[in-house]
Parts: sequence; C-alpha cells; structure tokens
Amino acid sequence: MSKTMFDKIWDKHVITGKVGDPQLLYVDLQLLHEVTSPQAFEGLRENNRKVRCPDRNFATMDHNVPTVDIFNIKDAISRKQIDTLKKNTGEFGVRLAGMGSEDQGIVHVIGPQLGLTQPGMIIVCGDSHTATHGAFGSIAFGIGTSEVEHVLATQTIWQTKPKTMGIHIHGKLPKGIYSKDIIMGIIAREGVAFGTGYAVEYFGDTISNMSMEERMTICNMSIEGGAKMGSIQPDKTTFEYVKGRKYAPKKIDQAIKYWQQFKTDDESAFDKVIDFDVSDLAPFVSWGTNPGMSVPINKAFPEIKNADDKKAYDYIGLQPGQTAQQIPIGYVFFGSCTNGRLSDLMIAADILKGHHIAKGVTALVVPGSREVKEQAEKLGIDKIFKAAGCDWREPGCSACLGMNPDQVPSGVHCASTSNRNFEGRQGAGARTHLASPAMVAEAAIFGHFVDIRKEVI
Ligand SMILES: CC(C)[C@H](C(=O)O)[C@@H](O)C(=O)O
Ligand code: SF4
Repeated sequence: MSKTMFDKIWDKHVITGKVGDPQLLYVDLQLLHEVTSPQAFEGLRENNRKVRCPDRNFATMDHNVPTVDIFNIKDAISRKQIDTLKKNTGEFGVRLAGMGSEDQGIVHVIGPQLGLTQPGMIIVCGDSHTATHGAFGSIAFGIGTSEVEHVLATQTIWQTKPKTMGIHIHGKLPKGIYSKDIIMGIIAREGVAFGTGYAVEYFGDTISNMSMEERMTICNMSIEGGAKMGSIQPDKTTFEYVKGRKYAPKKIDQAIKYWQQFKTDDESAFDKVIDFDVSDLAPFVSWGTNPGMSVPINKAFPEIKNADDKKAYDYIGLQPGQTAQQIPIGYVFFGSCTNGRLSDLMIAADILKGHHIAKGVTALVVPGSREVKEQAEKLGIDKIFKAAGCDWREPGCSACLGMNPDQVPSGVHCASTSNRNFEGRQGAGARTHLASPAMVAEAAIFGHFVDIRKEVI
C-alpha cells in the first residue's frame, strides 16, 4: 500500500499504541514562547520533575516584546510572562533566545532560521502556527499548555493519527501573485474548516518552484483552513536552506540521505485530494473577520448570506458590493510569522522605493527576527522603508495580535501581511485586511488597495 510522507514520518515516531487510538509519539523538537509555557514549567515544579531532554527544546520571546524600547515592558502581565520564561529556562536548562539576543524573534521564524527545524522531524509548540515548520517536510503542529508540560517532562506526546489530504497546486504564478494569495485563495474557496481532521500536504509544480520562505507562508496559514498541520515534501531547495545553519546537522550529506526517504509514494496514498490551479489567480484581500472572508481584488464583496456575514460587515464597516479599492486604509503592518521574513520585506521595499506612504497612514515594519532585521539593514532596506514614511521596528509579533503596545486604533482599517483578521485581533475595534506584502505596500502608497497587476509604480 502506498504511503504519504506524513505516514512515513508518523510511523518512525510511534512508541506505543495503534492507529485509530491515541498513540505515543517521540517529539524531536519543542519550541517554546512566553505565552503558553508558564503553567507548563509550573506543573513540572509542582511535581518535582525535570525537563527530560533539554537540548530538544528551544525557547524565544516574541508575543509580548515591545518593538520600540524592547527592555521597557510597561504592561505588568507582559512583563511577568517575559520574566517567567527567563527564570524557567534558566532553572530547567532550556536554551533561550531572549530579548536582545541575536537569535531572538518570532518562534516560527527563528526555528527554520537557526536550522532547528529539519525534515522528518515531529515538531511541536504551544502555538497554532507551528504548521509553518511543515514546509520543511516535517510533522509540525500546535499543542496546548498541558501538552507542553507533557513534552517537557517526557519528550513525547499522545496523538490520534489524522486523515491526510493532498492539495495539488499547479500552474505558473502570474506576475504580482504570491504564495500568500495561493493560501488565501484556497481558504476562500474551500472555507475555514475544510482541513479539520486532516494533515495537509501541498504538492505540485508551483510548490516545487517555490523558495522555502514562500513555502512557509503557505504552511503557516494551514491552521486558518482548519488543518492542524500543513507540510511540503523536502527537496533540494529544503536541503540547501537547512545546510550550514547554526543547529543544522554537521554531517549534512548523511542527514540529506536520511531526509530523502520522506516522500509521498503517489496521490492514491492520500485520503482526499483537491486541486488548485494558480495560472489565473488574482491578488486576494480579506473583507471580513475570518481569513475565508476574502475576495480577489477585482471582485465585489459578497452578499450577506447568514448571521456571520452580517456580523462581519457590521464590525468591519463595509457593505456587500463594495470592492477592496474602496477600503480607506489608515494603518499598515508589515510583519508576522506569515510574511515577516527577509524576502517579504524585500518585496515590499522594492515597491515602496522612491515613494511615500499616503497622508494619514501609519505604517509599521517589524522584521520577524533580529537576524532578518540585521540582514535587511545590511541591504539598506530599512532606509527605503524609513524614506517612505514607515516606522522601522525591533523584531516580534507586534501588531499581528494585540498583546503588546503595537495596536491598531478602533475603527481604523489596517492592510496587514499577517494571518488572522478576527474581531479585535489587532486591537479592540481594529479592522484587519489580510493581503500579500506587495498588495500591502501598494495600499500604503495609495491609501487603499489597488490591483498590483495593473498599477505600475
Ligand atoms: C498566543 C498564541 C497561543 C497564539 C496561537 O496559538 O496562535 C498566537 O500566536 C496567535 O497567532 O493567535
Ligand atoms: S506573528 Fe502572529 S500568528 Fe505568528 S506567532 Fe506571533 S501572534 Fe501568532
């Protein structure tokens, strides 16, 4: 019987239990951040337990980090979470990329960047966007705080094997269309629950031709389509990316040989397969309060079909029949674990070069990690953003969610490269519109979204 990549990785990690029941799996890597780890460490302390494999855990600080004066956290809860992570990692011997460290950044940006994320692994983190790491041909998923504690104590986790879904993505991406548009297009077409109960694998020529950063954007948003995990088979691009990074295997040829086995035999191995042609894909913009409430730039917002639509229109202050060109943008956010990597910032800077953001628009540029920030500064990208009137900030989750001082004011429409547009996500009353970095850059210049395939600047 043919097997998926997912089956092969899963089988290698089963310690006990049979398919259909919860199975105990070995965890190769647990990533931690300050929000979902305090009670987990506390649980260890209460039960007098140690961290079973300290070197298979790695912590960073991201959600609560201020992006202006990083060491000056004003909010008491934020400060407590940060201080607690420092204390816990010190006490339990877990590596920490704390504030100010060269390795610090958003957990899903630093894992790959440091070479911690590798093919064939099972990777967990108390964070729903852990699916990002699946882009390397791993099984990566978000877990709850009690599970974080279990992994700290045992380096294992109980999981029931999900079904598998293959998403065949094919065709040449038109100019001005990015991997963000692909994943937004899939979720808009299939709905926010299409992936529930499935481990998703993205495959096809479009995917094979993508860089690792583009692949991560797609896997990152798998959770917005209901899937706990999204993955892509490892290939030459993957191996080249991992090679030479700080925590990558030193015996790389041997590692690559091992990683090469993680391939889906054929499409029949999936429980379900869906197809997505990108050859005439348009740029997507979200109009509502979940990522599925998105339309191509050239389409009008849909009619109200149910109570959810009505609620979303009321919150966002828009009407059916309007288009994204009519959204008055007051705030712009470049960043997050979806689109806060160097290539994302380069795309946006390329568009902003020689231009200025529209009058009345506030624009934040928040690199996904300190390394991204430093690389960008080496390339002079910070100067382009600053000259265009944007704020160049320190790395962190920032305005992706309202857990730190970077909040979008109530009632203001924000063009955002992040992944969630829920009510209050970027601050109480904030109105989020998700799009690709290129679309957001043009929206910053014009003060409203435009069709980047037509507007040449
Ligand atoms: C705070 C954290 C638990 C949360 C998540 O799980 O995803 C956050 O990262 C988010 O993006 O909403
Ligand atoms: S950048 Fe946003 S989505 Fe990613 S981990 Fe931080 S809060 Fe969550």
